[in-house]
Amino acid sequence: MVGACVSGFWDAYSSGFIIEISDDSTMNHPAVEVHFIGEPKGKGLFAVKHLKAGDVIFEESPLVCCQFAWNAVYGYLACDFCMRPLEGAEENVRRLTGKKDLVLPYPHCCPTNRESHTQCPLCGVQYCSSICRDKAWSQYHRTLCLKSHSRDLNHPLEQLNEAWKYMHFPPETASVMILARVIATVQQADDPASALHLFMQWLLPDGFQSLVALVGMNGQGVGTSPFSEWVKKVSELQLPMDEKQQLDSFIDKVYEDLNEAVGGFLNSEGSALYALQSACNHSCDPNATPTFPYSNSQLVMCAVRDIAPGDEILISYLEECVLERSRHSRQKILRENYLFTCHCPKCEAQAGDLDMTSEDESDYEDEDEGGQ
Ligand SMILES: C[S@@+](CC[C@H](N)C(=O)[O-])C[C@H]1O[C@@H](n2cnc3c(N)ncnc32)[C@H](O)[C@@H]1O
Repeated sequence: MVGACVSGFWDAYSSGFIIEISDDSTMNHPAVEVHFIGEPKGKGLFAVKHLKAGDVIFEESPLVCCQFAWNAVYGYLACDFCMRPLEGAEENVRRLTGKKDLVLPYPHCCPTNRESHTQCPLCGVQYCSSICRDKAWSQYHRTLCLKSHSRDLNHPLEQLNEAWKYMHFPPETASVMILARVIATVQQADDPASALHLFMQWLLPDGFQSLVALVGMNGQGVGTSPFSEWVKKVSELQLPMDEKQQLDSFIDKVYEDLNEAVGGFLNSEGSALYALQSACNHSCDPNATPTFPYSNSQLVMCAVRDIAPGDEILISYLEECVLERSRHSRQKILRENYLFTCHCPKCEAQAGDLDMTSEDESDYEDEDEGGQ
């Protein structure tokens, strides 16, 4: 593994928001640099060293992240700071499938550690640990805390959240509360000018509209699931063949039940803003992919094929199955959901293709796309 480790965190003891980019132990130089490319792409992220398929290119925690409002309403419990699931794996599948007596074997593989869970004493918002609670408080929650355990529907933040919820039925692709967190982060900074500077890279000069654009165009989707994490852990157990087969069929059956009950809605979902990831442009033939191996909002960018120094790090903003569709379909989806015309190498190479959309693709395009 090679790569740079990036973390943005609020330092309560010094002058404000710190972004750290540090080398990991196996390298002397960071793996990436931000360069200005020119119009229409703007800036992009470029490799400064050889990376092999599977390598970690960089790892970073978000500047801010936030669970989607509807996702929280439907009972997907997540840490209010890092989005780590707060439900146990068994509790999670029981709630989603409606099967109250479903029992998950190997309970020691459940990732949820209830003993570390805590809440804001003033408003009851839940965190996976006192570390997350304290980080949230010193970064933005001192400003945003509703300071009451009972809901005041007239509070401006409640009203903003409600208005947003009814403008964006699930599945959501952005959260308005992330903007409130950006503003509160700047307001709580010991040095508000530097904090504002940190977010200014995304802000265009026309007020709220540009704030919404900030989240829509730069927000990275984050999904966490205690059941998926349990599956990952039990799959690593060294088991006798027959026990392994039994476990695999059990897991398949639970996924079938989940699919029947909630379709694709397995995860606690939200969006997050990252310093480096947000500099990654889209490609319909990406060479990197963002992953969330810790089941929280910590992002690990991995190479999906070998990358040479000077190559741009390109991720896909589209679901994998869409990447095989025609240039016309991909461009239409990107224009409608991300408001830009794609100039990735694959689209440029297919520029001469006819603007044809098959019947299947038209059907697909009718569905709500997106989800960077
Ligand atoms: C997450 S930002 C990526 C960084 C951006 N290039 C910048 O300068 O800040 C997404 C924006 O980059 C641009 N972009 C990303 N991929 C592109 C592509 N394949 N073709 C053209 N523009 C692209 C679009 O303006 C898009 O809204």
